[in-house]
Amino acid sequence: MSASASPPSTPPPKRLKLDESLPTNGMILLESSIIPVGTSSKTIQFQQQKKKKRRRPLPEPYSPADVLFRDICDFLGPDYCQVILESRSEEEWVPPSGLEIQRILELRVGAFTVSGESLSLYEEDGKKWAVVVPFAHPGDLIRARIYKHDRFCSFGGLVDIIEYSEDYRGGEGDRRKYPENGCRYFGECGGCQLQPIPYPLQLLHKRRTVQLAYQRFSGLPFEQVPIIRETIGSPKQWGYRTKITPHFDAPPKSLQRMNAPIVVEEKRKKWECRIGFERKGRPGVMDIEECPIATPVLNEKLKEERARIEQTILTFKKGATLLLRDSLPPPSPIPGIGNPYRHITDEETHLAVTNHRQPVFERVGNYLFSFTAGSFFQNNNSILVPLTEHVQEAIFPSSLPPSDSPQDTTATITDDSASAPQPTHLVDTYCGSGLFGITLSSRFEKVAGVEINNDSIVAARKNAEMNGLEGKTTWLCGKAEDIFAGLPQEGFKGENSCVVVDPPRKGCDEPFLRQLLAFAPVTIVYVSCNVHTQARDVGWFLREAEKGEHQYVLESVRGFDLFPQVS
Ligand SMILES: C[S@@+](CC[C@H](N)C(=O)[O-])C[C@H]1O[C@@H](n2cnc3c(N)ncnc32)[C@H](O)[C@@H]1O
Repeated sequence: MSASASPPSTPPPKRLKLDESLPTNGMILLESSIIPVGTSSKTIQFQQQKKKKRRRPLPEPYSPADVLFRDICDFLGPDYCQVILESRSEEEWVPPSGLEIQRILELRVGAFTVSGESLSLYEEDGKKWAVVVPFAHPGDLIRARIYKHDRFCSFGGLVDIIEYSEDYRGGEGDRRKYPENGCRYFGECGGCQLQPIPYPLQLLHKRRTVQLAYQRFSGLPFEQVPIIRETIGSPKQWGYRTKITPHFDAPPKSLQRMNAPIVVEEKRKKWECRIGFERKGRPGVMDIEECPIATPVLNEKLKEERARIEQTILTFKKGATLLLRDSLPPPSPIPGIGNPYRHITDEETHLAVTNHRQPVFERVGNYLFSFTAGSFFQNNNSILVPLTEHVQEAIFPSSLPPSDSPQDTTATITDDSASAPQPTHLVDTYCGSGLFGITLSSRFEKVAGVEINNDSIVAARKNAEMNGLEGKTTWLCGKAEDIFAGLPQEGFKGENSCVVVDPPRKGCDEPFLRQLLAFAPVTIVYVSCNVHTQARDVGWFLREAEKGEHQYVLESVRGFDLFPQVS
């Protein structure tokens, strides 16, 4: 399949107006409407209406389903898929006859998807089809039960693994047999699909994800994308997650009406109160007593919360989600203006906070942060110092060669002119409670942060005060898209500024990217928890910049593994 011949591959995203920049990625996704020759116009109309009803929704661009579709096309062969898609025969929706629902079949796994599922090839009368099965790896011989069909693929549940591929697991065999190496819920819980894979291979998998994202979604020519650097591993690979949100369903109405305790006990036996996470491939909550990627204090608190909910479950009319957040104890006195935080010891006790409005305290290097438990903060504290140091290094490269020692992805884009000066001002867009603005502040004369959530802005201001930075920082509540107009009055100009961009998963809006272009900062560091939308935005930005007076180069791209065991 050649990339050059293809029109935009998927319908334009509703929110973004970046349609002209959607990469072609060498794939054509067509919705088919075949009209048989010789039918009357009335019949045609009727059939078109019928057809419309049968149309299957295409995945939202850059969504996990879109990424999976691209994985499947790569696996079956892009040319093979393109021929079928161009034929408008809708063959891509018709599974081979041998793949009936509920059929159990034996498969040799051929590939691994970005989202951590196995792909096996099923061939029948020259037709190629993919079978997607979780919890298995390339080289494994598996048995799977088919439960659903989709475009070019069917989904199956794993029945068992007949032969394990030692290669993919780095010679560690079936790690599920050794619970001390992982989680007792693996194989059922919807999280942590990567855990049977040794950590160095997980990092390779994540690096490949970044490579594929830039190939598929940036629309940039090969030579404009630097070699994707090694993914930086998390110092903690278990017990790192500082926030978990287990949930539970409400009891059936018949039980809610019960108020005689003995009868309730009788009835309750028929209904189990489950508190936990989603099951893989099946509806309903899975009961989880502990989550080994969560910090120890959260697992302790989970026991207490479980007991509390089990006692009171009949009072719940609706299901609910619990919040458990790891925190340092509130310092006494709370640091502030005239009394800034000074980091003294790494010996820290932790506690768990469950109230959304309660303040949480977290330390990143020598800085202390506080924010309400329900608001955004990165979920893996152990990697935040390496991540923020990397962002600093990307803005002020040292003379040392870049270290390739041991996922958020950071992409550094710099003004291509040789005379570009070192920035003295930092604009932290999508700043949350000020993580980048505060941890990088020592290298700048002035820092401005902007954020849409007022709670986070209040927290960012307090955090600046706690760390003695109130004099050099400005925190603005508003849309990142509106920030640049107000900056020149504060002394922020493109030629003295660096911009950190850290948007939510959906990426940046076009108005934001246009203002960023017009502001023309010396350096941009784009941190993202969704490399697919990051690649799209970076590609769009570089192409647009080429048309103007400020040319930019994409200097480096690298992943940080914020979620070990998770794909
Ligand atoms: C991935 S978080 C990053 C937060 C912060 N940089 C950090 O690392 O803690 C994205 C943040 O963008 C904010 N946000 C979402 N849409 C926004 C918009 N249009 N303008 C400004 N901020 C926005 C969210 O409230 C959230 O705090």
